[in-house]
Amino acid sequence: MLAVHFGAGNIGRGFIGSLLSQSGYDVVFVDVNDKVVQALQQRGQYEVIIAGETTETQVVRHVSALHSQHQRNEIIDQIARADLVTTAVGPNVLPLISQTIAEGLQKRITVCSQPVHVIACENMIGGSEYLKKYVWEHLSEQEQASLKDKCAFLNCAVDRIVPNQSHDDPLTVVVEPFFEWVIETKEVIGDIPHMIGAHFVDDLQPYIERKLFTVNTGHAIVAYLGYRKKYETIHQAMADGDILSDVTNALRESGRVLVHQYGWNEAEHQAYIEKIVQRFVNPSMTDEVTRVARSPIRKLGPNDRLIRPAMKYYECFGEVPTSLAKGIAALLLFDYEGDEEAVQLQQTIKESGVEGALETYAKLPSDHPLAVEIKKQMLYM
Ligand SMILES: NC(=O)c1ccc[n+]([C@@H]2O[C@H](COP(=O)([O-])OP(=O)(O)OC[C@H]3O[C@@H](n4cnc5c(N)ncnc54)[C@H](O)[C@@H]3O)[C@@H](O)[C@H]2O)c1
Ligand SMILES: O=P(O)(O)OC[C@@H](O)[C@@H](O)[C@H](O)[C@H](O)CO
Repeated sequence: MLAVHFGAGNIGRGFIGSLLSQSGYDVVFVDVNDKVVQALQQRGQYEVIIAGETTETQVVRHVSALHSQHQRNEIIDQIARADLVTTAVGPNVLPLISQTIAEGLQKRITVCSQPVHVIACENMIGGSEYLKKYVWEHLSEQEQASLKDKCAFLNCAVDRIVPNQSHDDPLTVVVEPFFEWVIETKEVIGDIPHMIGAHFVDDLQPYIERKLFTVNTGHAIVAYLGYRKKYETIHQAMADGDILSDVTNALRESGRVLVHQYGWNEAEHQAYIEKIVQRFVNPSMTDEVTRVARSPIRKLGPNDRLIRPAMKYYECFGEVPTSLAKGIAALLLFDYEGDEEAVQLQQTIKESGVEGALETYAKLPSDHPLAVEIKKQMLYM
C-alpha cells in the first residue's frame, strides 16, 4: 500500500506518517524543507519519542520523501498510483498544493483503476472538502466525472499535541502519548481504508467541533493569555491560576454549546475537558506559546475555535460568553513580530480599529453584543 503525505512537519512525522507506516503503508512525504526531505531520502526512517510519564521511542520505517517544488513529476507519478493522499501542511497551504494533487489525479485516470482517498489532516471544519474545491478547479468537467468513482475526499479530525522540535537530528520528533484520528466514512469508495488507530464515523461534525472547540479553543486561550503575561511555554501559562481559571470557564462555555447541539453526555464531556487540561500541563514536553498562538487571523475566522463557539453560545442561550470573549480580546492583543498574521492583524487594528478587524476577519458586526463584550474585555487587559 502506498500513501503520499504532504507536510513532513510536526504532526506529519509525529502522527500521520507514524500511524500510516504502522498500518503497512509505504509513506512518501512531500515537503519544501530541503533538510528534512534529504534526511528522509537518505535514511528512510526516523524516530518518534513518546513523552508521557515514561518515554518510549518508536522507529518509523518504510518512509521516503520528495521535494514539493523540485520533484513535481515524481509526486504526480506517486499520486497516480497511491492508495491514500494525506496532508498536514496548514489550511493556508492547501490551495498551494492543489495543482500537484490535481495533476496526479489527472494522470491516475489513465494509469490506475483503484480508488484513492484524500484526507486533509488540518485543524479546520471540512478540511478535505476545502482541498477538493481547489483541486477540482484544476480539472475539466470530464476529468471530474472520470474521477467520481475513483477519488474521494474524507473529512477528519486529528488530535495529538506535537510541539516545535529542536533536536540535532532534523527528523526526530517528540509527541504526547494521546492521539485521536476520526475520519468520516460518508464519501468512502469501496472498502474503508486500512488505518490502525483511526476511528471511522458516519458523521464527523460532532467530533470535529468537539475537538476544535475544546482542545483548540482551550489551547488558543492559554496561549493568548499566556503571551499577555510573557510566559514562553504552555506549561508555564497553565501554572498561572488566573489563566487556568479563565481556560476552564471558557471550556465550560464551549462545552455548554457542544452538549446542547450534539447531545454529548454532560459528565462525559466534563471528563473530556479535564483530560485535555491535563494534556496541556504535560511536564515532559515544551510547547511554545507562540506556536499555539500562531496565525491569529486564521484563528479569528468565523468558523474557527473562538468566534464560532462564542457565536453559537449567543445564538443558543441569548447571553454573551464572557470567558470566550476574553480569549478573543487576548488574541486581538497578540502583537508578536515573528508571526506574519499577527503583524497584519495589528496593522489592520491600527488602520481600522478593533471593530474593523472583527468585521474583516471574524465577520462580526461592530454592534453585535459579542463584539461589544470583546472590546470591554480588552480594556481590562
Ligand atoms: N502540531 C500539532 O500539535 C497539530 C495537531 C493537530 C493538527 N495539526 C494541524 O496540522 C497541520 C500542520 O501543523 P504542524 O504543527 O505539523 O505544522 P508544521 O509547520 O510543523 O508542518 C507543516 C509542514 O508543511 C510543510 N509545507 C509548507 N508548504 C508546503 C508545500 N507547499 N508543500 C509541502 N509541504 C509544505 C512545511 O515545510 C512543514 O514541514 C496544521 O493544519 C495544524 O493545525 C497540528
Ligand atoms: O495547529 P493550529 O495552529 O491550528 O493550533 C495550534 C495548536 O492548538 C494545535 O496544533 C494543537 O497542538 C493540536 O491541534 C492538538 O491536536
